[in-house]
Amino acid sequence: MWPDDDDRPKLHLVIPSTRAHPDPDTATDAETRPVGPVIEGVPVDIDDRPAERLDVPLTTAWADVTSGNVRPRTPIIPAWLRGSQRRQVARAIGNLAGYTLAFHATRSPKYAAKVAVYAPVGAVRVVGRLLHWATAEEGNWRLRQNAATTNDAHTWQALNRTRSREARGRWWALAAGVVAAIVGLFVLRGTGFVTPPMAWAALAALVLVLARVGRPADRPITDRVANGPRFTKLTAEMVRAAFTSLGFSVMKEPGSISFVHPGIHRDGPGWLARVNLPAGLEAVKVLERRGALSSALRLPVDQVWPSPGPEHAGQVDLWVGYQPSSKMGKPRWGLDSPTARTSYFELEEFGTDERQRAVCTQLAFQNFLIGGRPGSGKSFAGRAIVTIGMLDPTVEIKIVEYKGTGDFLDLAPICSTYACGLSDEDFATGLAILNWGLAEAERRGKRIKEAYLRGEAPERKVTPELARKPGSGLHPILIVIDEAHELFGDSVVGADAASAAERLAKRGRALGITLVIITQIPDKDSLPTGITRNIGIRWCLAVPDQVANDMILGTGAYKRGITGTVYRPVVDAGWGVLTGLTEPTAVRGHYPDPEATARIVARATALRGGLRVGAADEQLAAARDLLADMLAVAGRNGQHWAPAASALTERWPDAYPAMTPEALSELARARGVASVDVKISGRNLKGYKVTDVRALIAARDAADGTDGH
Ligand SMILES: Nc1ncnc2c1ncn2[C@@H]1O[C@H](COP(=O)(O)OP(=O)(O)OP(=O)(O)O)[C@@H](O)[C@H]1O
Repeated sequence: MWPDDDDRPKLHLVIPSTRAHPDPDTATDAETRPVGPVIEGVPVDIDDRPAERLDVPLTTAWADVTSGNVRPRTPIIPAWLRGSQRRQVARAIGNLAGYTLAFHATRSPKYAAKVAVYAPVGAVRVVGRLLHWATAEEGNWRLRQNAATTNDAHTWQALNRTRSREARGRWWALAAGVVAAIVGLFVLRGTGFVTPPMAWAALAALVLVLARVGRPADRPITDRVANGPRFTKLTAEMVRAAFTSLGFSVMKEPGSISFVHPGIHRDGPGWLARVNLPAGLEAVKVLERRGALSSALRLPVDQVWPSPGPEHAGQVDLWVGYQPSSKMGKPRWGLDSPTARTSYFELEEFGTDERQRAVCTQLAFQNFLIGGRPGSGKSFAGRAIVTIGMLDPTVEIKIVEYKGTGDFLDLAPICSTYACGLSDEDFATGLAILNWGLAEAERRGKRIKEAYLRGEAPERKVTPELARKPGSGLHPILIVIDEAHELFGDSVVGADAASAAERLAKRGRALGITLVIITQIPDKDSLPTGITRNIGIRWCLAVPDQVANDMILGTGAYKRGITGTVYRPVVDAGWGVLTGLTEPTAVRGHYPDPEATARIVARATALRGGLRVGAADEQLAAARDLLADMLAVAGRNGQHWAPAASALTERWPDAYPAMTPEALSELARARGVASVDVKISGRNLKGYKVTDVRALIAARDAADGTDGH
């Protein structure tokens, strides 16, 4: 998996640290900092200014009117009717009109031929319809038919008399109309009021109307000017019909839903309808029926995007694109440009929302959790995040992936550590990376303290200046664990890896260490809640149910309508709902094609001068022998667990970054050391006896065929 085995950083399994780490901070959510907003992309429609429109206050109180505070108002004259935009619009309209004229003029012979064929058909149809009308056949046809089938001759005759009376009137009206038309024509001709061009024009119009009537329904006379996609206009009737067809008993009547100001309006490349559901009906119930909505609107599913409304749990934002997202074309990614360079501390784009607006985040002070069912696009979502780190040449990257197929293999040359597979060694590597991260956090804590005293870290956090400063030892670090459930679920190192990940997620943030955890099976063993609690940005791709959704996004997310269950596996690959930004957002990560990916990786490699940031000065923990170390920190007799644990951390902080008495006794027990009462300096407490440890080392060495140290 590693391109050049000699280059591979040497990782050793370090003795795991504690599971039960008594830290008072653990109970709180460490990340509450919102990251930057969803950035608006280029406006698609020059008249389309959604942000401004949404700023229009929904209600106006008397105090607002009298206070003199001028709130944002919708402009009286639309933007496109003002200044240079007006000229632009006029030019665009003139251009379109000229093109349309030329288009139809060249096809006019074809249109004339079609009219010549369809007009006589139309004439026959018109005459036929008039005669049919005059007979009044349709008036009481059903009743007469009923009388005929029931052999009720009397009723039939009565009905037929009514019909013929009606028909007689109609025949007279028809005859009078025909006579009036003929007389009118002669009169107009006699008075000379109608000039020959007018007469020809009227005749032409008549022929066109007859041709329109005579043409088959599916054969328009003129060709379509634009072959581009037809845009769907969302109307209130469509929305009401769609919502009432969902089958909720409280939402049967069209009037049961109401539209929030400013009604259905353009929003990006589509329409937005903010709808209040009937009282008591939760938005999530509607969101779950995205397929039914698509069916009712007669639009593809990926054109219909319901999301929870911002005001209350009974509000739905229904956004309907002009086109399905699959047809909108791939959005351009700024990071795929020959000059792209990112900053760990700045907002950078990694995906787009359904309206193709850029979604940005910064890596600094953040941790990421990406979850979803197999094939939902997790690894590519993770790659989009990693790309931000790749293009900042100060960021050290460590990746370990447990799918074993090398989803990140092409990034190996820029990683200080890369491992891929499911062997014991790969699991040990995962744990070693996390423990290294913890040890690094310890070291960084001290460095930050010194920088603070020098006035270089006013908030006791890594700053961009410190991160860039050579020799500061504070360059940013990005640690990615793909298919992390394999690591956390491993019977040997799993629990320790989970505990280390939890502590790293909590401590690393302020110290320039960002953790990206990508996982598939979210249950409490494969994704301990201690980890999720400490991760601010959570991206839930397609998941099967509420339980999986809430494991990733937090309890209650599903009920608030924030759910990845609306995405279909495979079809909606890459789509997910993301929390931790200013508001929950549907996001699809950028998905560059292989050529673009190769370009980005090449650029990242060039920016780094072909070097792996951090690989040279990395000091991973040396493999240690716990039993030997326990002897080293013991007294003549033995040692109590508490002083032994702190002595281990003090003497070998990299190997035992935060050892606790409980963790040490557990680890020692796993190696056969009994926890017994030990008397030291007159105190009788639980600990281990030197004789026991020596016996175990001797037995082990004998079994290995070695003669000890
Ligand atoms: N952003 C995206 N846009 C379009 N298609 C995508 C996107 N992300 C992923 N896909 C498609 O989904 C497929 C699966 O993606 P990926 O390997 O990331 O999924 P995964 O969830 O990691 O799957 P697994 O659990 O099997 O590893 C990709 O091969 C690709 O075809």
